[in-house]
Amino acid sequence: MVAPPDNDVLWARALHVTLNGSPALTGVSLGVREGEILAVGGPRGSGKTTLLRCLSGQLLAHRGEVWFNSAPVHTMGPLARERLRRDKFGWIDPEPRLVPELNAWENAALGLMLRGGARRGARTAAHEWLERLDIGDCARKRPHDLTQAERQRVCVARALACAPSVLFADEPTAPLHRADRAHVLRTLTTAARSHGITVVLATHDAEVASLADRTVTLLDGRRVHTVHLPGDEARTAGRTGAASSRVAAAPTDTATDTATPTDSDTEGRAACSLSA
Ligand SMILES: Nc1ncnc2c1ncn2[C@@H]1O[C@H](COP(=O)(O)OP(=O)(O)OP(=O)(O)O)[C@@H](O)[C@H]1O
Repeated sequence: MVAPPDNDVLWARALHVTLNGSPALTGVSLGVREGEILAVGGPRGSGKTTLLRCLSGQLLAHRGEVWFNSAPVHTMGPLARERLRRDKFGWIDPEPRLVPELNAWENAALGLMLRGGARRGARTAAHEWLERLDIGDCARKRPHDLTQAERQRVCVARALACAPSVLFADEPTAPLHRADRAHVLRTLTTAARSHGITVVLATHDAEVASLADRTVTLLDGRRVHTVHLPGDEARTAGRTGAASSRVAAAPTDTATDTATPTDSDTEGRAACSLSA
């Protein structure tokens, strides 16, 4: 077992995952630097969620390694991974998941209280984040009295209130409409940068990915470089959506167990045109 590079807060090597007999990840390697906002792009079913679940210790890869700050997550038992997730990681789902019996501020404070934080401090932090996300006046409402967009903002507040080392956000703005999306994303990225939170953000939305420092792209469970075919821009001018966007994809690693993540991700912003 080779220890990961020092400057990577998260490091994955040659991850292989099979779900119900189908390959979901086939040899994905990557490193995430401290404080970085990394977008994981790719079309639907390309393995983004599976990768985030592996990196966050929710799912053990069948082969491969995941390291967090030089600790081997892939060899940890379920309890140690649970503790790691509770104390160090935050998670935002595409669909808001709240406890229906708790009101908005109690839901937003939940992560802090589960970590053993005092109720008063957790309540203050929860209210602050709800205010920042423009839903301070919803603090006493229960989830069923909130709109879907408000519920998702509560989830974002809950994740940020914990000031996690790494925040995993799986299509966090999926339930939001355009104006909401921009505001929530701005709050999320600004908070991450000012609090030094590393963010791993799964998205197939170019606009979302453009806020990241770097994008890695998956296709059929593998990391790929995307290459725009000559003339694509002219062909796609005036058209929108996946149907109008063409990419040629080339694997970035060989899916062998010796694959090593590098910082030479060249896909960058170019990958942003890949959409579902
Ligand atoms: N629980 C499951 N059982 C079987 N196959 C699954 C399961 N979850 C995901 N898969 C399959 O694994 C592959 C990767 O899925 P994953 O959800 O990670 O992709 P994704 O890029 O996050 O897609 P989306 O953008 O739709 O969320 C897909 O082929 C998917 O059908």
